[in-house]
Amino acid sequence: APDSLYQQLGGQTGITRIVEDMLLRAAADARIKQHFVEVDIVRVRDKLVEQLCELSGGPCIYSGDSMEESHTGLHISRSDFNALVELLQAAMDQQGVSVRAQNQLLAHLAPMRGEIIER
Ligand code: HEM
Repeated sequence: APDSLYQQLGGQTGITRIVEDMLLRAAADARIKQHFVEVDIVRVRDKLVEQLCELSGGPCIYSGDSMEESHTGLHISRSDFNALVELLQAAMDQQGVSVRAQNQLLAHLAPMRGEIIER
């Protein structure tokens, strides 16, 4: 549907741009960049695109690890989580996504917080 969240994020192209922009911002952000130093960033990008595509109603099936598996041992704090959400919002602004659609996506991510945050 043209008004689906997936379409509002710009479909596959839009979601890919949003994820890449967010990861570039993360790699440059003093608050959280240390988390991304020794990471297969291409894999993280691909899995994240797949996950956001599926979550927003697009034609994808997430094939990555669970949020608990992929974040255990990374010691991600509440403020790390909030920092990444802020960068995701900036990336969606950059991509021209409406605040309403942004909040819809964030509402899908919020329940994952408990599996990602460690302390
Ligand atoms: C709702 C928020 C988040 C979502 C949806 C998310 C999603 C993902 C996904 C899909 C992967 C790849 C899983 C795989 O390899 O199969 C991943 C890995 C990773 N995430 Fe997140 N993530 C979130 C929050 C965060 C935060 C806040 C940080 C740190 C600031 C973070 C750091 C990482 C790192 C470092 C990896 C790679 C781990 C490895 O080396 O395998 N994530 N995340």
